[in-house]
Amino acid sequence: MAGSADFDLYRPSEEHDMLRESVRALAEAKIAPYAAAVDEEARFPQEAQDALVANDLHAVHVPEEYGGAGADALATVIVIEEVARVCASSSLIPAVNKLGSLPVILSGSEELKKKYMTPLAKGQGGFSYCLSEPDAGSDAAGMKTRAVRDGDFWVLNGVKRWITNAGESEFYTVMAVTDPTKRSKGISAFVVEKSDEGVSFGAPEKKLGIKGSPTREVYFDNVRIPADRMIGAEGTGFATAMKTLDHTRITIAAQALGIAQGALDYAKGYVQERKQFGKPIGDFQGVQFMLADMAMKIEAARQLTYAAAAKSERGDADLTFQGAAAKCFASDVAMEVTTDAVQLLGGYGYTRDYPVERMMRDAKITQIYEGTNQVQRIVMARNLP
Ligand SMILES: CC(C)(COP(=O)(O)OP(=O)(O)OC[C@H]1O[C@@H](n2cnc3c(N)ncnc32)[C@H](O)[C@@H]1OP(=O)(O)O)[C@@H](O)C(=O)NCCC(=O)NCCSC(=O)C1=CCCCC1
Repeated sequence: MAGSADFDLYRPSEEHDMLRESVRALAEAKIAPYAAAVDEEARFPQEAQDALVANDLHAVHVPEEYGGAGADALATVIVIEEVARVCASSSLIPAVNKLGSLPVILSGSEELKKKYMTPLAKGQGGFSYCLSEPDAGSDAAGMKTRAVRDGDFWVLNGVKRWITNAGESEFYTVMAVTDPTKRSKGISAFVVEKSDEGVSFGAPEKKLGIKGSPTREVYFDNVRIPADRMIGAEGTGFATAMKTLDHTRITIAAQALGIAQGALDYAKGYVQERKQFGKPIGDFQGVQFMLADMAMKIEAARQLTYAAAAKSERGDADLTFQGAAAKCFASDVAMEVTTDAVQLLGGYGYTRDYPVERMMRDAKITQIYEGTNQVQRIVMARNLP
């Protein structure tokens, strides 16, 4: 008997498949050739930035009314996944442009949207997200950065830490305390520009992975900004920050998925080439079982991530759970799969002559940022379906 289930709920459309094909071709041609050097030299992937901007893929989520590509959440996931498959650092360009600008899209005034989404869509300035601080990571509401009203202005003072693309981005969504008596309800969100007087940056962090993605502190020293740069109403900044993460944790799941797929693809090729005991190691059942497990885990992570993207697009009530679940699950899969890829390559996998050790180092951060996987479990437990 036929039921009424919508079996196409999170199956990519023909357009999504075509998008994947074109992003994969671009990533292979213009981003992959620089991935090892970007990692080795810990330098910003300018080639990727240029290629993504030239092909309108640097901030695909920006709505068409502001000159953007107007990509849905699944299309955005596919772009990030395919870029991450060859270079995780480069995939942070479209991912962080979404994270930084989504607070404006979700809660900002029409004027703010026009003012900031238009240059973002044109590739004239990236967007970073400033929530974490030296003493406020998992406990985001424990932040100390202060914004004090002064006539038609707000004056910001404080330090934000772990800010991706800091120094590269022109625009920064900054969460700051406007009423210290209220904890999360006393936090407001603002747009700060790199060129605002009093904004400066720390030295790049020396990291285990995603070495091509600059992570720096951002300092606010009496930064005076017009009052209309506040995103939404006073005191709503924390809720906006959390709502944003509900959507963007899915982009980290996409990044994890891409890293894992890249590692599996490389290992699949390697086991056909590498011969031991007189035959390709891929002929051994032990190796085949490892590859089967890797592919199975990736497919499970992909289904969870695409389902979450569909929920993000529709704004479903259970998005908070699903976004956290996708990010948590896909990042654990990325760590397992990349570790297994290194194992399959043996001693060669442990060297920088092969890409899988970079993928393993890059995978680790996906279990940590946009909330550790322990924080994801707090979020899931508070929002059980
Ligand atoms: C989950 C969490 C640990 C929760 O905290 P508490 O217990 O203090 O807050 P709690 O009592 O849960 O809530 C306060 C108010 O807030 C509302 N609200 C919460 N979630 C939501 C939500 N999802 N939607 C709407 N409102 C929400 C809540 O209702 C409450 O208001 P109420 O008092 O009820 O009126 C939160 O702090 C968190 O998540 N940390 C990880 C931060 C973290 O993930 N950074 C990542 C930084 S960015 C980053 O890592 C990267 C940057 C760039 C590259 C990629 C990575």
